[in-house]
Amino acid sequence: MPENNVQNVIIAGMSKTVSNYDYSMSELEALVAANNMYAALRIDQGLEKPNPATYFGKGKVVEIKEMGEANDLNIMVINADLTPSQVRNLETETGLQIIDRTGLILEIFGNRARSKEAKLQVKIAQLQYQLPRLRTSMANRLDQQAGAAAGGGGGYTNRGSGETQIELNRRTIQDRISHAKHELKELNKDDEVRRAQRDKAGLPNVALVGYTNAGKSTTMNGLVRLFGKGEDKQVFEKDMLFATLDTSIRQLTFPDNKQLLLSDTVGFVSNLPHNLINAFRSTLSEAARADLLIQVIDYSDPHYKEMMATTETTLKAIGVTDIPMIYAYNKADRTEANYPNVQDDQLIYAAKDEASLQLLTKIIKKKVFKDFVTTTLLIPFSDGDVVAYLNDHANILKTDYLADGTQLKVELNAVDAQRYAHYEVTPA
Ligand SMILES: Nc1nc2c(ncn2[C@@H]2O[C@H](COP(=O)(O)OP(=O)(O)OP(=O)(O)O)[C@@H](O)[C@H]2O)c(=O)[nH]1
Ligand SMILES: [Mg+2]
Repeated sequence: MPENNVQNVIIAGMSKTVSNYDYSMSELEALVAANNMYAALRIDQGLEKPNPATYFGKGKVVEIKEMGEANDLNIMVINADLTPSQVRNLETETGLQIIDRTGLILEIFGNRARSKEAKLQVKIAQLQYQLPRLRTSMANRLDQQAGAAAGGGGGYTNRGSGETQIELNRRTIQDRISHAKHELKELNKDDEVRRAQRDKAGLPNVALVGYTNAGKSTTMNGLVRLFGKGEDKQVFEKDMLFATLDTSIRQLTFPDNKQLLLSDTVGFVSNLPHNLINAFRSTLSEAARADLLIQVIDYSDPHYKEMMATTETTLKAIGVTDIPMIYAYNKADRTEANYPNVQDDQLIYAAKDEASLQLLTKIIKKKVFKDFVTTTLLIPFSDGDVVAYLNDHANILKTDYLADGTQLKVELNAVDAQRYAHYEVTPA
């Protein structure tokens, strides 16, 4: 779909089935916009329980059909996940194309995916979603996407086709899933190698996490500009949901030679589909391995608290628990709050403000370099390479040239402290 070709759609929800319904509808509206659609009409129903056959109640279904016709709208996006038969029945009875919440998110991810890995991950999730839905128009929409992502092929017709055709399609989809999974596994092998190399370096891992569009990538880019030291590759940042669908890792080197690895990854939204979480497991695993998480929060959004709750829930779902966290309240330039401003583990800042980034750096360093020790080493002149190494990799606080060698007062990480313990002396 071309960028500017915005499609008007109906959005609809069942108000009593979700807590905080209005917020969740505003989130749906943002998701709809992220999919190049505009929520031209909103329909709510207050039933206690969805109708098992058509999701909405009988009368409402008639009303929806009439509203769709009167307003010349062809698509309805629903703020819930429907069963495949509910989608089929609703499509038949309203004449509208139905997109449920998971289907919508899968479409957005499908449009955003750029890297080979992201494309494969999305494709797997889309195909898995399609399997039980072969006779719905949603299956067709996603099939076209998956086909396009795979470089053509795949466009078969589902509607009105007989049972044998469905069986055939089902097998084709299963084959495509296995194929994509195999390809992904091959790609992940390279990741494993890179990961092992990074682990060997023993640098602390810091991961930016949080709700989509909070400013994670902007924060990453700001820190890389300040401390990237040759790692000037900027990641993609943009005012849209799910701008980032990959994990990027950059090395930061501070003036005192301390180093860490910073990762930026895909953002979260409420009820991120399970298929998608599974498919993106390797992308998200960087956060699970982190020594420190920085939760970036859009403090200028009135719903920031709900977004934080969403982040916590999603982190749990991907198995991230018990990792220390800094709460980074971003976009303070759009609020009345004083910034940069820090209290314990909470920072109010703006990702484009250098003083903010410096303060964020200070908190991060305090957390991840806390087991650094300050020690004094006397290194014989014959071991000049050690002095050279420490000059490049450690924070030298004082250098004295003594008769029997170079004496360094130096800050060391745990690994180096152990490695050079035999040079340790008590300073005179
Ligand atoms: N005013 C203001 N805008 C900001 C700030 N930080 C980020 N933004 C804007 O917010 C939008 C989203 O920023 P990103 O860095 O792409 O957000 P993200 O968290 O990486 O989002 P996803 O990758 O989509 O999950 C961009 O338009 C940024 O320019 C800030 O401190 N102040
Ligand atoms: Mg991003």
